[in-house]
Amino acid sequence: MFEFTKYEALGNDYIIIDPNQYDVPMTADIVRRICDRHLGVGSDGILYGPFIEGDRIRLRIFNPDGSECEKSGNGLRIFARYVYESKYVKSQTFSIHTRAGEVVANILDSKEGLIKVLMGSYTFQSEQLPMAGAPREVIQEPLELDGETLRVTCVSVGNPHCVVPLEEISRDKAFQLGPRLSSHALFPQKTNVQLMKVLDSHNIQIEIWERGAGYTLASGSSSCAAACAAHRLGLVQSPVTVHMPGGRLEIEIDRDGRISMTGTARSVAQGVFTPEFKARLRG
Ligand SMILES: N[C@H](CCC[C@H](N)C(=O)O)C(=O)O
Repeated sequence: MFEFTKYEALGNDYIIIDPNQYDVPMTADIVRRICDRHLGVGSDGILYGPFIEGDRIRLRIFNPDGSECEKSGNGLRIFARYVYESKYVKSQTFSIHTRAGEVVANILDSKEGLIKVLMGSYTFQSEQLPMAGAPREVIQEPLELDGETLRVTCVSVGNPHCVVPLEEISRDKAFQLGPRLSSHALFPQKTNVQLMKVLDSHNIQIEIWERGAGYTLASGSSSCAAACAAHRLGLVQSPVTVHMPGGRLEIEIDRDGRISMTGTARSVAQGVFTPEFKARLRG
């Protein structure tokens, strides 16, 4: 019997702790210890589930800093694969309940780990992110950052995102702007950040700074958010391929304003914690 499973989706790695296999109270401190890349197993977050509630499957998602978030695109593809392969569901299409509501996962190719997730709707309304100030849609709004004025488009896809369209983007630029934007006073619950370069009418490239995680090689909800922002700004048409350092995702935005995301998720390890580490988890 395994106590944790590790997967990665385009280099965005998650550890699944399945409470039906190994139950441990998921405190912020325990999350931080497991996710620590030097002192723990190491990951960009924890997927804690499935919680089986009647015919509902519920998932809780944690960032490596111990905070709990509403949604994770890569996390949902990973979790969908786990739930399907662990035989919690029989159908290749099933719902998963997150803090941001219900999403529908569709296992397109179980061997290749290709999964599509209907991620739900999106909004640019400031109060939905949330974002300080009068209720408004945040579209190319000027934002002062240490004397520099950036134009930002902010979108919630269940979790908050701040998209910064730029001519040129880089990892260095993400390290430079990401932490300051992520914890900017405008965002009372902080935000995920994407630096976005539009390549053509169906392709964008992003660099990511995740709330509660920092720099990551890929992010599914970030891909959805950046595609929605580029779409709203009239820079792209659906479908949009989002290019990230860790790989690509296909995002579709339908006429009713619903997003779907298609991409892979791959397993890495199944493991048990040593008694010594478990003692440290229990503090
Ligand atoms: N890696 C995730 C994002 C996790 C979201 C989290 N960083 C937050 O909203 O706090 C993804 O693929 O969507």
